Amino acid sequence: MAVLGPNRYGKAETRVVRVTRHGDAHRIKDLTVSTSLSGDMAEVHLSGDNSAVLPTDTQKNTVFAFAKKHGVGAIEDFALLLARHFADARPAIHHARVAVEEHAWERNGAFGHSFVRSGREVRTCVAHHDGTRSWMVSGLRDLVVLNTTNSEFWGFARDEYTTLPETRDRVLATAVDAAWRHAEAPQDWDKTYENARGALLAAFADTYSLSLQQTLYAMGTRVLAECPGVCEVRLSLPNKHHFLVDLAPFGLDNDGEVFFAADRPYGLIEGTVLREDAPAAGPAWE
Ligand SMILES: O=c1[nH]c(=O)c2[nH]c(=O)[nH]c2[nH]1
Repeated sequence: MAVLGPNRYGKAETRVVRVTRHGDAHRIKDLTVSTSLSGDMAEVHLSGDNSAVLPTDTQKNTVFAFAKKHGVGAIEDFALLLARHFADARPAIHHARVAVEEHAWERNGAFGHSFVRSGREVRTCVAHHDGTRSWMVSGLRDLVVLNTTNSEFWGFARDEYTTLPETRDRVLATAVDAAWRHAEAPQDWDKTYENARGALLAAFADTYSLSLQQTLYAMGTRVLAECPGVCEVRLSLPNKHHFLVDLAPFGLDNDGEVFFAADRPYGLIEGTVLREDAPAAGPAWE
């Protein structure tokens, strides 16, 4: 006999751009919003009774309508507004998860109406609401950073398959994928975001690294130090290898000047740094 296990449904990756016009000075917020609802959804799976199902099309429409009615400030505020709306509005829906990604644009010159897509990272958040409580995880992905020195890697375990030479000076590069869990909502989501981002960048730059793992721990620790309401930081750091090219066949030396930036495979270093007294996580990591 089969039974229905955990399930959820929603509209993935609604792309919404909200323009705010103050005379000739316009502002844009460019988001990708994914909603996921769960609750008393047995009947739709078991008998095809759709009466509890708020269509995913409606969820998409709600994203657009809320962007118009409420505007878009910090993505966390927008995500929470939607999560509360979905979880509070309908008895069959017990839990709403809303994930938002923000794609950054910058002004194109002095024009108030012209923008250029920024090379900055994607800002992210995931909000959950269960009708009573809310959880929030904020984060970013594709924050690409590189140090041209102050990175070593040696003293590692060796076996019959190990060929990697030890290095006392290498390029260290990664595309930071980070998520931080808030024990309590900060006054200002944007300020906390900038603090966390600044902490990640500063720790990457000023840590003398003996491994990317050590750098990961330093980055997570720095976010906790700079952001009092954050209790846990998860980091996923691809090691974007830069291999020194052997130029000897061409009669040239290579004193850390020319590198092959390898695409794949790449090392993937992942870890969590949390406060000793971090409260247990809700479902917000999911
Ligand atoms: O910082 C590193 N950590 C590793 O675990 C590892 N493994 C490897 O081949 N190079 C590196 N670099």
